[in-house]
Amino acid sequence: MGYLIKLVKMARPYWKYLVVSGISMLAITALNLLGPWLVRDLTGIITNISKYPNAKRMIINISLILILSYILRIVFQFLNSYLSHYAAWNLVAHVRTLVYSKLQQLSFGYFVDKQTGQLMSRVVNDTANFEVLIAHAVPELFTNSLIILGVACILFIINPVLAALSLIPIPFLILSGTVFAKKILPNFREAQKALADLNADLQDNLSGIREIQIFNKQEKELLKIKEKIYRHINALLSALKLSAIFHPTVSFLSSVGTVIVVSFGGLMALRGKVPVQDIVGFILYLSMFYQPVTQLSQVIENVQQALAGAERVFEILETESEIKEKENAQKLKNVQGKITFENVSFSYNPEVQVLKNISFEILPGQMVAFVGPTGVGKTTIMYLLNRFYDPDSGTIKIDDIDIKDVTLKSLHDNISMVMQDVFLFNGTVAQNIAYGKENATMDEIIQAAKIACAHDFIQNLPQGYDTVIGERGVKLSGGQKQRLAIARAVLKNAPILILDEATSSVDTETEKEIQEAINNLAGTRTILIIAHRLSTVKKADKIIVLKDGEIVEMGTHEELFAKKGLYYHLCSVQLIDENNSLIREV
Ligand SMILES: Nc1ncnc2c1ncn2[C@@H]1O[C@H](COP(=O)(O)OP(=O)(O)OP(=O)(O)O)[C@@H](O)[C@H]1O
Repeated sequence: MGYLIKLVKMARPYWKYLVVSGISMLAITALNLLGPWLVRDLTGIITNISKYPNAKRMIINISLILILSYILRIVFQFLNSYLSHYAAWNLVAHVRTLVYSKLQQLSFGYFVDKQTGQLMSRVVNDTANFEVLIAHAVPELFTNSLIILGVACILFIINPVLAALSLIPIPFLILSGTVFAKKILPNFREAQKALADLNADLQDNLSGIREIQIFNKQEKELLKIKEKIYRHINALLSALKLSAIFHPTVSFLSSVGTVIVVSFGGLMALRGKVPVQDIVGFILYLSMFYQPVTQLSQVIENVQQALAGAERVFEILETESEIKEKENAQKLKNVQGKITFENVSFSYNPEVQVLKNISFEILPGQMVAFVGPTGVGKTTIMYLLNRFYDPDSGTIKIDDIDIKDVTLKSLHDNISMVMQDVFLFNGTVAQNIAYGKENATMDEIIQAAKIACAHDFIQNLPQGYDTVIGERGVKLSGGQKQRLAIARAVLKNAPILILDEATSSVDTETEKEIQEAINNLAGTRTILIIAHRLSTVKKADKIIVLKDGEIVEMGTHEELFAKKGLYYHLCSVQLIDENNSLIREV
């Protein structure tokens, strides 16, 4: 119920449309009730024409009123249908925007155990339930109740005995409606769920189509997808089977009501107890009576369904981000690029501590490399600097300001990061580089590409900077993707640049070039490099060596090499000597 109130509050901007739509709905109901009454009157005149001296005039008048009522009904139906849909879809659009915007604000930790498909379904499908609620379920609940009440009153006014008789099928209709809502609708929903599963699996498989081919898993995957396809179809068919039984049953029960009225009414008419016009009126009203009774339980089910969707949507909207900005957070301005970690410890989950008491200081403009065995926590340090996660203890400062005291936007404005697994958007090369800076000029884009050693290969692409690179940059090689990502980060021109394995996919020649470009950037900004290939970090002002989540060595290449500790060991494994040349040929 709480969600319904929240939803009503959200729909407030559209109340004018909903009120006009509601009034139109009342008018439609009244006109629907008027029609049979007029036909009944018309029948009364025709069957007793001798009683009405001005019968012709009356027939014409009634016919005109009937036509007018039908025309008015069209107008009100348009207003009701369009305005309720207008309000409902606008509300859906508003909520979808809110949910997406909220998702963008949630921290990294939130997404770790969520499937993309699940979240997409919340943004798109669950919100679509609101349209059903506002444009269909609530209006139908309202109109159906009104019609049932109105028709019942009219039937009892026309003839209480016949009215009482026509109520006989009602318990059976309510029963079958309830069965429909309880048994058939869940089946349809099961089919919908199966379709969502099929979509999620298809999305996964199509993204991994190369892996399927490489590992020759076509048959296995085909079976899996086929099973999902048939699960959906079978769920749909069993729902349709029940539905195919239900609808004729409802028509039969409604016809029974009509038969009761016709037979009993006929007998009563023979005895002169009921005029023919009342029988006609009865039959017309009955057709309006039984349908809403049957629909009522379906409508209630729809409302419940929409509320379940609302619950899932509000769950996201009300999720508190683990990373909270302080109320009086200041903007991080004029950053020089000093970075300080003071006794920082961190764990993703309580069982494993990833970083233990990490402390270091990086001066503005320094180039610092983080090295160490895989999984030691290098990337995690960069995540903490970006405040994607908060440390369990310790403080991280930029220019001596605790990053918890600054706005997240200004923090991210001052850090440029090339991640390990590069993500590029489906667009042109130029658009992808320009992602680093709004309104970047073509000259700036080309300049950034040149720094990242990407200009030459871009020029050789079929449409140069206008080449569309495909989903996730599928049309580019690993090294090309990395260089675009570097260009994007360079264009952002932030005072702190992080390169996490940014040159792992390029050949040694290109790596040298990129290295030179990075060296050229050195001094103009603080640069943090994570690299497994130690030849790339030799020029760093400081090398921080990590092991088991702790800093074990810190110094320049020469200092650490001379120390003959872990760094020396890592270098010798990679056959690098203190002058950064191979110790021996392999
Ligand atoms: N979201 C997460 N949830 C739980 N554990 C995580 C998560 N991300 C990383 N880890 C774990 O934290 C540890 C440190 O990971 P991190 O990516 O920082 O290492 P790394 O030194 O950058 O490794 P590599 O050199 O292989 O990139 C690893 O053991 C990893 O399994």
